[in-house]
Amino acid sequence: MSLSIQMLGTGNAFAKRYYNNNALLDSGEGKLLIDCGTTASLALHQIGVPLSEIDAILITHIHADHVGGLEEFGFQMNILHRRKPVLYIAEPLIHPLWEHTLKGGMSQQGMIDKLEDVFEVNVLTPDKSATLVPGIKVELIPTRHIPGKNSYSLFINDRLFYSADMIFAPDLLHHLVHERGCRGILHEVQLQGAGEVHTTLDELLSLPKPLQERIHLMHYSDDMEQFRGKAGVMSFLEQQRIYHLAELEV
Ligand SMILES: Nc1ccn([C@@H]2O[C@@H]3COP(=O)(O)O[C@H]3[C@H]2O)c(=O)n1
Ligand SMILES: [Zn+2]
Ligand SMILES: [Zn+2]
Repeated sequence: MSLSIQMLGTGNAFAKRYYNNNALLDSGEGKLLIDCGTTASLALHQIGVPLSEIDAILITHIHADHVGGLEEFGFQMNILHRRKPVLYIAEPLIHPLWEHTLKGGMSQQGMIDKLEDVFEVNVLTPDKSATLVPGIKVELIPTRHIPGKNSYSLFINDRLFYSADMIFAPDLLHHLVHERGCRGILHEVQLQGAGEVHTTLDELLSLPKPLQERIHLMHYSDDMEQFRGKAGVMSFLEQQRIYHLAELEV
């Protein structure tokens, strides 16, 4: 069975019409959640997928729309299902995720004092691909987002690029398409204003056609509907719709 992708949400950090930009990948043999934002458990509930059916979670970077749901996920799995969720994460994110994000809510004297006490932590090495669940292979690609904060975009099954929040990186997109066989690009977009920490629609519109025709837009603001027809050949991903890999590729 081929890979399917369902965005739990397609909104940016401030969106109210759209849930957090988190994705559920299903290979038919396993389910991988890419990022677990504040709205992830509600979105999973709405699409009828229990947390216990998620085989692993992968984190791209530390912002609430990408990790804000981990406390609930961790507690539910440990308390209700008596097991630790599998968490894939780059080494530089472990300390800030625990010390600056989760420790306040999750620590418990004598019981929980580190990330490994509530998650089955698997460390990923950037630029080296690994099979995270059967049928889903991921390579972390470091990309720039916020100065001083590590962030990792993803190259999935050697064919699909999934951007973390990132500033425009045209050379990387060229390289992936022309030298690594990338056939589809799920890219975050900032529809208005200067792209200080994100990639703007105007920047993506400056790319040559072979790249634009592979791009599907996500992580957008509540006014997305006003931009339909203004994104050239690029399409907007719809939250909760199930896409089969072939629909996203050129
Ligand atoms: N230097 C910054 C830092 C943050 N932000 C906004 O806060 C959001 C955090 O989640 P995000 O999805 O990365 O989007 C960020 C910006 O909207 C921003 O616009 N500029
Ligand atoms: Zn974000
Ligand atoms: Zn971010």
